[in-house]
Amino acid sequence: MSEHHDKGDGEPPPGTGSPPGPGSPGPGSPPGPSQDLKSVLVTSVLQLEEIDVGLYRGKNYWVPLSRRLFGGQIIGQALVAAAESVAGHLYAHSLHCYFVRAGDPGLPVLYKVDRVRDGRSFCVRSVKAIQHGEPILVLQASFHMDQPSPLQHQFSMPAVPPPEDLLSLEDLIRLVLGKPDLEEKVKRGFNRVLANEVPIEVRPVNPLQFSREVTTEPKRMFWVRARGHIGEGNMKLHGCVAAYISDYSFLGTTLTSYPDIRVKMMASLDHAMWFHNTFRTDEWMLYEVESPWAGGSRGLVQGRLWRRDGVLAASCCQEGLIRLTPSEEKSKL
Ligand SMILES: CCC(=O)SCCNC(=O)CCNC(=O)[C@H](O)C(C)(C)COP(=O)(O)OP(=O)(O)OC[C@H]1O[C@@H](n2cnc3c(N)ncnc32)[C@H](O)[C@@H]1OP(=O)(O)O
Repeated sequence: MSEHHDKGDGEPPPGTGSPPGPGSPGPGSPPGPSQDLKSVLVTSVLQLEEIDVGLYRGKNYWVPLSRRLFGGQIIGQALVAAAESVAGHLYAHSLHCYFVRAGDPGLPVLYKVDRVRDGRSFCVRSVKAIQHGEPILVLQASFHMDQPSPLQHQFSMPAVPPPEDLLSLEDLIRLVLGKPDLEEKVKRGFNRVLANEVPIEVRPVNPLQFSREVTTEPKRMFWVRARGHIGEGNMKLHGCVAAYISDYSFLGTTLTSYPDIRVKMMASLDHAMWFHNTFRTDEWMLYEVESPWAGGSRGLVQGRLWRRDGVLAASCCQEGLIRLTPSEEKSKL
């Protein structure tokens, strides 16, 4: 069985889950009451307080088990800050960032925006996220006006079961917790995940891969959407929510082909994202993730966020630090 470790990218600890049996909760069930409420991502996480010109303060919300701030939260908030000074007809088409220090969940994050350039059809902003007087993230975002062109193509979305036929991560964890022979340590980890509700919903296409009961090539897919209502129309906001979502369960894809490793430290080093089409982050999107390479204590992941109707909404790429506990240390435990 895989080791119990905290990968810090929002995933539950690996456990001893098994596929849902007959009568399992979840698929096809009506949305819970939280689906009718406004998304906390919009009412809180991505609501920044303007404290001076080009200077904003963001609140911390969900914190992964790693106890460092979730990278997606910092990227999402930085993109909100960048977009504040951008004309309404320009939309983020790409962002590039480095995570240079771990974020402290005990402090709010300050975002300092530099207006790098304003052109006729593009403009660029640079954002520094600051805690304890030091940068924790540096981000550049570029915004572009809608410019139609006959040059247009995209890959096809993979064929997968619809989200209504799949169990949520929480349902899968509850099924695992129902097992009598579960290790105490694994149980504690799963209960901590359930107690700290992440503001997005996830339905893995292959549940066994998520619970790390099978090893597969480093590729995986899951349906994802923001919890609660956001509504149509505000693409600037949906872009920031997508930036938040894009870092969830992303780097962990580097581990799917290793049956027995123990992760000592795992953190995203950089993140890039390209926005291709309009989308709604409060509606199901398919996140298709693959890791083409790992080596030298780092791993690379690439992702595609698909709209349910098969339109490619966004592409993402990230390199992360992955330090493993040497196997001699592991065998002493
Ligand atoms: C995955 C999803 C996520 O959201 S992760 C959250 C977003 N990303 C982040 O928070 C990453 C932020 N960036 C960072 O924390 C830094 O840039 C990192 C990646 C740690 C920089 O690494 P590094 O230059 O090694 O930092 P450092 O010298 O301060 O050491 C940090 C801890 O690592 C250790 N370390 C250092 N070098 C090695 C090495 N070669 N082999 C083994 N361990 C090493 C240091 O001793 C230090 O450990 P400790 O923290 O003192 O226990």
